[in-house]
Amino acid sequence: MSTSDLEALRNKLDEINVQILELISNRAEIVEKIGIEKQKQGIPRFDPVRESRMLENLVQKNKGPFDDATVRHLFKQIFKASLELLEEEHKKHLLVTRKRKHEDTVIHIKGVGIGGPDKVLVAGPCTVESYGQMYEVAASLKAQGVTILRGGAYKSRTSPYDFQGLGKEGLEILHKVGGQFGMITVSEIMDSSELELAGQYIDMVEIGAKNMQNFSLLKAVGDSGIPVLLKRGNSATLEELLLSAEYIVSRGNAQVILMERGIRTYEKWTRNTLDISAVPILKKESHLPVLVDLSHSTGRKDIVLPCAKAALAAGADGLLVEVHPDPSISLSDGQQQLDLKQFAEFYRDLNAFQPFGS
Ligand SMILES: C=C(O[C@@H]1C=C(C(=O)O)C=C[C@H]1O)C(=O)O
Repeated sequence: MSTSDLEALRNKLDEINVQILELISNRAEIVEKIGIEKQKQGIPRFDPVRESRMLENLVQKNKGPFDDATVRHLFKQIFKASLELLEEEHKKHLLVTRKRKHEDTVIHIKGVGIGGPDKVLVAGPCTVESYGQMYEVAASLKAQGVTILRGGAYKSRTSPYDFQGLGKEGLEILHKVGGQFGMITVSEIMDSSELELAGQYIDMVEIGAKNMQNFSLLKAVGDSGIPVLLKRGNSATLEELLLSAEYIVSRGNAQVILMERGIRTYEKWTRNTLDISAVPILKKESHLPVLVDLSHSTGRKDIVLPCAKAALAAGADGLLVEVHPDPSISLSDGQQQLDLKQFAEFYRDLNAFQPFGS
């Protein structure tokens, strides 16, 4: 074969390359149209049966020189690329992603911006136990500049025999004490039936880890427009967390704050495993504020400061930490709650590391 023969063959190959590129690009445009139609009909994007049938059809028509396994492999790469296109398209449409809204969402409540330049701290006891208890905690927190007070009125307890919370009375106490100290109040709700009542007493609701995929609750909170702290489920992927947030935002409520609160792993020395990598990933993927729950993730008092520093260094917009006047007699989660002295030391050292806005 002469050099000119080789050149001619290569030119032919270049032409075929371009033809293949045009064909797979046209194919991709059809896949995108299928993807949009599937989204409208609520059909899953990935269809392994369909892909398997196409591969069988292709190998039946395979005349070589590639063997069937190679033909399957080549087309599986095309299917994989097509699916990634659909996934990217899908993400592009999610209201919670930066593909839809690049700039950070800042949620303003009573003059406090969550998700803005100032870091925020949500603090308070696991459970509202009494007016005196809440007053003592709020007084101490407010004196140190903390402005977001939390306390559980409805408790999502693993055992039905554990304290379930004061319910409406707990909301009333939180509302009263929050008002006395001019603090933003937040408390978990377990069911959409509690939402209207909560809206009368508190500034923000919390959807706990166990309810992250309680879709009827998510929809109700979406319809309500109330600011919401959405906690990651302890076995939830970050994508599932964002899709749960999408339930809320897609119903018109953009005031959603994401919370990393630890995930269930095999580790025994912490209550859950604080997934620090969740913070930069969520900040990259979504414009929503991201907070980190130091208490439910670690389940300990002695490591909240280094974990807080790690969370802030990873880009968290704020933190949650549980504080109780006397954790040894608390009705729930005593082992993880800081007492007032421990909190003061924690907050002093934390501010030395990163000044807190509230
Ligand atoms: C295009 C579709 O969606 C996906 C992409 C496919 C492809 O690239 O051929 C095939 C099946 C699905 O996984 C479809 O369902 O036809």
